[in-house]
Amino acid sequence: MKRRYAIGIDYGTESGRVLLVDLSTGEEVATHVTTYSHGVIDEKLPETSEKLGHDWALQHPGDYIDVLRQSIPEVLSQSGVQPEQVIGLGIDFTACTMMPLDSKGTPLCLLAEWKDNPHSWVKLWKHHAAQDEANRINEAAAQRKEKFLLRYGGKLSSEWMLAKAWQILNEAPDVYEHADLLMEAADWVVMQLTGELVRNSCTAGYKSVWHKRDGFPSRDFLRSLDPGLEQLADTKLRGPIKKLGTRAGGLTDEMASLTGLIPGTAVAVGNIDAHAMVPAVSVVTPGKLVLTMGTSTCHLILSDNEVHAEGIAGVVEDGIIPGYYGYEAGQSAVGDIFAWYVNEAAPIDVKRQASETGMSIHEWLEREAAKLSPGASGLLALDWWNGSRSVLMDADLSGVIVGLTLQTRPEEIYRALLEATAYGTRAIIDTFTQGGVEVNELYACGGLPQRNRLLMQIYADVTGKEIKIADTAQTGAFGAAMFGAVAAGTEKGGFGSIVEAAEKIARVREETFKPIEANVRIYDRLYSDYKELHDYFGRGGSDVMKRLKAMKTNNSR
Ligand SMILES: Nc1ncnc2c1ncn2[C@@H]1O[C@H](COP(=O)(O)OP(=O)(O)O)[C@@H](O)[C@H]1O
Ligand SMILES: O=C(CO)[C@@H](O)[C@@H](O)COP(=O)(O)O
Repeated sequence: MKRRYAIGIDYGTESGRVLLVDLSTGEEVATHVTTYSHGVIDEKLPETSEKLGHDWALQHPGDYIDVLRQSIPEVLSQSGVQPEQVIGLGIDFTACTMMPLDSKGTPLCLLAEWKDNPHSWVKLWKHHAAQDEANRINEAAAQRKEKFLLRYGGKLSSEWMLAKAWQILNEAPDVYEHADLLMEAADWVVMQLTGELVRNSCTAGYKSVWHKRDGFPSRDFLRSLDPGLEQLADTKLRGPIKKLGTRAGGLTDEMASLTGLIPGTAVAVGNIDAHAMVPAVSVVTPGKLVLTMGTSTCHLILSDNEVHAEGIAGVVEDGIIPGYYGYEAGQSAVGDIFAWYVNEAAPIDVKRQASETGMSIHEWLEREAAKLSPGASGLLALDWWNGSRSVLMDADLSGVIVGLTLQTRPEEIYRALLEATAYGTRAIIDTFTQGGVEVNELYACGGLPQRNRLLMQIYADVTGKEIKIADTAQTGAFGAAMFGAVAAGTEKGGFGSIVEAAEKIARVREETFKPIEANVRIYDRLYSDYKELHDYFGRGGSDVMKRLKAMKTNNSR
């Protein structure tokens, strides 16, 4: 029998990565990356001089289609695989990355009459300008003792659907009114591929507060926020919600000719990028915490039980692997913090030395920082450059570095930033453990583990746990391909379930990162200092971060 393949597409923050996977061996046969030509739109709208406010982050939906147009034909031609051998396609996406659509399913930002209104564009997951709405949602939900709040650690995020939808209603009621649907980008791309309006249980559960039995927050609650939101769930969020691995539909003729695949090829319902990575590192049972480390980090774990605790961003039944409660927590900036340092703060001398040695700035800083021992720099940082997603769920918090002196070196700051993100992860592990979700093993995947060995050693030392690393640099796309093969089903040469797919083709590297005892002891002390700063700035010891932010926002008006 001819070999069978599946395609997975990982829609990240800056680019879409397409991967062709051999379903009999798990071999990654070909991959291609399409960088979004509009990137992250955070200063002004394309083709206009319309300036965006603080904390805005938008995208262009056309960039998502470019990924299909460019990268799918590219992996087919690189590999020589025949289109009919590709039995399934799955996608994963950043989330909540959402957009308003008109009644024909066209994003409003692509229409001449709406394109100058920032609210007609795709709001990217890291659009944080709906914090006011999130605060009001949380206050109202707490006051009304809404049951759903418990499943989200007591707070909904400004990154999620409800806060973003309400921001549109508040600031651009005409856009809200005209929007027939508000859709996750993951579901919109699946709709483009198949012509079907199908939502997936993962984004619905984690980002739109949907529950398998209770549905969305009640009309009564939504009306209590704003009468304009009352019908939100029944109208703009309508559509069947299907569990992961379900076939959303077959590829349309139009999409088949755009991509070079066969019409009718099975397309799985969408998924969140981080969540797709869990089975891709072979995790399909409880107790194994998966760190998906890239621009941001998500922390995902399965459990047989539903528990509620502060700092857990969400627990969704069947949200990651059917049959389990899937838990998520996260840090809204990780790679982004290192990128900030490299792009905005590293001195010119570092850039010169890196280029003289033929290394990237990250690689040079990593090499120099690796020469330092833990604690030697006298620096300690908080990891809130893009707010705190867990444990505090507050986008108004910001970054801190304590201990700077005239002697401080760039590599010391870089290392302090790597360490800060590791402390943030340890705080999340504590939250899970104290909340009753057992964490026995760590797995790491995403773009960072294979790029920065020092980072991974620091994570092992700070957490005191051995870390297994994904055997693929394209973990999201690999997981998405696995779900694509499940959607195709066994009769087509795919898999009967995601658990079967994981058993047959997912794997981790043999090499792991093990904690070094002497470092663990030093980091234990530093972590307790991190916790002191964390609680001081994050739990009301000082509101200086919020005052500074308010001053900055008022000044820019
Ligand atoms: N050698 C490195 N060390 C640390 N961070 C890096 C390194 N190379 C790239 N990064 C950061 O990794 C992030 C990109 O991660 P990646 O997983 O590829 O993308 P995404 O999160 O969009 O899926 C960027 O924030 C970038 O600054
Ligand atoms: O919020 C989630 C998942 O819940 C992610 O989509 C978001 O952190 C973006 O992930 P990346 O850092 O771009 O991989």
